[in-house]
Amino acid sequence: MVLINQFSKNIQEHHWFDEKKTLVLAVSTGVDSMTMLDLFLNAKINGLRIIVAYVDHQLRESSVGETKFIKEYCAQKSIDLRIGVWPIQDHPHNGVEAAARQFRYDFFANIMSEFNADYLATAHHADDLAETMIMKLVRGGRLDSLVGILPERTFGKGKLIRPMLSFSKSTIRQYAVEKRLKWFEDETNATDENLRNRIRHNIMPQLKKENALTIEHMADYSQQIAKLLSVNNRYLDSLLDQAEDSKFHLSIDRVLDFDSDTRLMLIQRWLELRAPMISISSEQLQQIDQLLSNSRKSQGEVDLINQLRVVKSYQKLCILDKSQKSLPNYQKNADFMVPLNRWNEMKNGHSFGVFTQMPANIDTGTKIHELSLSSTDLPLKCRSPKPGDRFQIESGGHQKVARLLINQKVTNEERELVKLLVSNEGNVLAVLGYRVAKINGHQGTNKYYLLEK
Ligand SMILES: Nc1ncnc2c1ncn2[C@@H]1O[C@H](COP(=O)(O)OP(=O)(O)OP(=O)(O)O)[C@@H](O)[C@H]1O
Repeated sequence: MVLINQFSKNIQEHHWFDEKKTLVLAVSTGVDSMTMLDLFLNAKINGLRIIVAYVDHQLRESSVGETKFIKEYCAQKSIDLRIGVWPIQDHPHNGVEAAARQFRYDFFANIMSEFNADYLATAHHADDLAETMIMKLVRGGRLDSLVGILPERTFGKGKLIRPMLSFSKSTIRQYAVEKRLKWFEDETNATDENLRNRIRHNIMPQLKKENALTIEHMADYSQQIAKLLSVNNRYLDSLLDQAEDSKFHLSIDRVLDFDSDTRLMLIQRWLELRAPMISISSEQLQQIDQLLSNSRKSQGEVDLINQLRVVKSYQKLCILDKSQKSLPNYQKNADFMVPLNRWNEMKNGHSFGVFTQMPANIDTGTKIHELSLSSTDLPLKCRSPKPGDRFQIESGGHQKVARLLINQKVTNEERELVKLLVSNEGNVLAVLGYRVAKINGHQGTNKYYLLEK
């Protein structure tokens, strides 16, 4: 089937890209992403707005020509373009590749919030997938890592989609040649400095010689593993419903009803869901299982990382942090700069966002507050309350945040999770989820919307 038809079919089958949404396309000027861009321009998906995001990493001299090219290309086709430059002075001495990647994805996230975009698409393809699977096999790890690259996953408030994942590099290149597309080769791909390139240059050609369909077969394995894991996770979640007393407490009696393989998987899933910030080794899992099945030991613990521990206390197994507090406190949100036009999910189950315009499709039950802010109020911050924090009230006076929380009978545990929305100058604009300050609009202010749900 012609590539463009296959591309449109993939999109339909996956139900990707709802009508009239906005898509940020990550275009590096290489053959894969220039082909992806051309396919999107030709597939004409109903009212989908496309923004091209290109990052000039300033790592190669050729990036000057690439930047000029993408600017001219997008101008000629009237496509919105955003260019992110990674200044040389910010490049680290070691780990440049990982830092470049971090910069790239932070930049994509910023562009998504600037345009209120729902999707990000990258041009990863079937050869990338096969190489990644071999890298995982070589390095070892958990079964889920063998999936390699997923066709879609959540990214910030939206989705990261890889619409080219089922196409081989050779099909993509053939399309680009036939359509006389222009692209730039990344000369660092030619070296054998990293594992991926060594796999690409030395191993993949051998495997393809053994069977020309190797890439397709590996993509098929990846899909099978992903489906199996998804079914298995749903099953484990239903067992967890039975075994958990509360979010961070497992009932040992109930866990011991399961056979040892199921038990290990259940503990692994429990930790994955309740302590997603850490990774657990097989040895740690075994230790936890031994601890809980040892009927002669009613108390004990296994150290994880970051001073987290799994603690057995009679009939309960729980995850504790260094201060002996249970994990909900450990998991409270860190302070962060509030990006505009984006929802922020909080650990206490609330979400909030500050928007320059009222967003379309607001969920019922969303609370809407107007804020008058001047440029000196920005950027806004979200931080935990400090002693003495106060906010302005209707009468023109002030109330202490601590007093508000006492008046509203907020428990100590809930208090750990309370966050404030604060202006750049330090004024408390809202005690999120509880109260919005009454700020008298001062000169040069604009209207913003604080939405909470
Ligand atoms: N400089 C760039 N500007 C914009 N998009 C880029 C850039 N580099 C890579 N991308 C996007 O990421 C995709 C994958 O690129 P590449 O294989 O080089 O990245 P990777 O680092 O191996 O993958 P990942 O980004 O998942 O780690 C490209 O097809 C493109 O969509």
